[in-house]
Amino acid sequence: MRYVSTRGEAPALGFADTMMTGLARDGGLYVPESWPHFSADAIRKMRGKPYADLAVELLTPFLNAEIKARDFERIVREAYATFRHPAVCPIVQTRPNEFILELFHGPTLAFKDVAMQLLARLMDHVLTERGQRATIVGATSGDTGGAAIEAFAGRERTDVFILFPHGRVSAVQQRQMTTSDAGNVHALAIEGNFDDCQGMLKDMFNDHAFRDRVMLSGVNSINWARIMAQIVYYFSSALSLGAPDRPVSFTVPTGNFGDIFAGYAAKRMGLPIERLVIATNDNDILARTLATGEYRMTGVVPTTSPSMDIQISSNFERLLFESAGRDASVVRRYMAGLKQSGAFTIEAAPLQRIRAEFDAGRASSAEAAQTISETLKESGYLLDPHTASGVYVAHKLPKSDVPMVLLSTAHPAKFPDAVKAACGKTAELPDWLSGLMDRKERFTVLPSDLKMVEDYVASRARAVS
Ligand SMILES: Cc1ncc(COP(=O)(O)O)c(C=O)c1O
Ligand SMILES: N[C@@H](CCOP(=O)(O)O)C(=O)O
Repeated sequence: MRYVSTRGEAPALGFADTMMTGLARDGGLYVPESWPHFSADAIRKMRGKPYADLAVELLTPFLNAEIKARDFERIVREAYATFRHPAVCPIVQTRPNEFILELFHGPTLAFKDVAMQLLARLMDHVLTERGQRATIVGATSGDTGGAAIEAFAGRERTDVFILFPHGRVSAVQQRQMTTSDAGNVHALAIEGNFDDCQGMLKDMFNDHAFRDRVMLSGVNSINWARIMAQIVYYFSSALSLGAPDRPVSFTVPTGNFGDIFAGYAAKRMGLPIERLVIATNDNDILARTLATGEYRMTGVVPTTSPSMDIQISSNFERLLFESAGRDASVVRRYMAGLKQSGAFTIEAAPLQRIRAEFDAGRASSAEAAQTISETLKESGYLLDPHTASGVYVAHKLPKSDVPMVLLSTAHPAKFPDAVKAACGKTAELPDWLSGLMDRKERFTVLPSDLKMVEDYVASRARAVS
């Protein structure tokens, strides 16, 4: 299994290089050159397997035989032992035919832990084998940063620099990034929004001199290994609802399109997924794109689901590549349009292919709040605002007999103010995070200026050559 760039102008790589590289050198994103496929019979035999065993079975074909089986099994087991629920990602029924997939039982209470706990251990393993160090720079709208810091804190072979939008993340999210006392962790509050942070990150990858000098690596979902790890919970939840003998649909609160692209990958691998539903907040570029065929940037508006306050949805590029029949020249044309005029139009045939698998909808902050309150009254279940956006969008779809799995991407305690304002209830942080709000913060405020951020990183990274 090798990996090819969506822009077609970077070398194909094996698994370890793809993971360590992050963004392809032509600015594209790596995807597997073909999708591994599991027959219905093979999927049926996965029923009842523990989450870690399922992960080993589903992910091994992606490793290109570069990680020894016993090492991979150990790494997977260690990664999922950090989760506080024995099922790792359990499902809970809240209505007839409707199930919440709880992805927040990891150390930082968001779905990012599922991939980040695995990625940090895999990267550490590869760097140790190679005798190398790496500099990890990540951009976050709130959750990726905390998950990355938790997963990489104290690791000898990596320094981690997390760029977050100053004043635009929740207080809990900020403290998860700013209260680590590990020497290899650097939290940078950028005067801008998430798109500015992600834009600078991509510019750092495209600055090849800087990239090579600091041995730059990425942990955002532009890194294929992040998406790969997220495939597993689509299988685990669908299996427990009767797959492969019963199709399942998924609704996914979406920003950077990484999580839902993992669902698309699961479908390509043989999982019978009926519909993949993109749920956005007021930053509804993806919902508009599916409706009109035009991907057009507008300004980012702050909402009560800050982790989805995104306009440049990086992983949508992976879907564009797939929907264009893997023609990289089409992706290059779209991306050039985006850079020049902030927009591009998807041709009729690829748009039809996208619409054949995906639906999309939008929930305003008020609609998400109303959903939190109604769900609490109806079923006693407390949603976070991101998950609530998904639930609102799912409830607007035409009725269907196919079970709907709603991805719950964060614990409500990460967004206590929004949750309390919606329903009057305070969501408590779990015991292991109870002192979080009293810990001392440590972070640096920087302008949204590529040179200043690069200089900051280069002056502190230990991998600098
Ligand atoms: C809580 C939460 N929900 C949803 C999303 C959107 O996920 P994705 O960017 O993979 O679409 C994010 C951030 O990515 C998040 O942190
Ligand atoms: N919502 C994310 C944004 C970055 O997404 P990623 O999945 O590409 O890392 C966040 O919480 O940081």
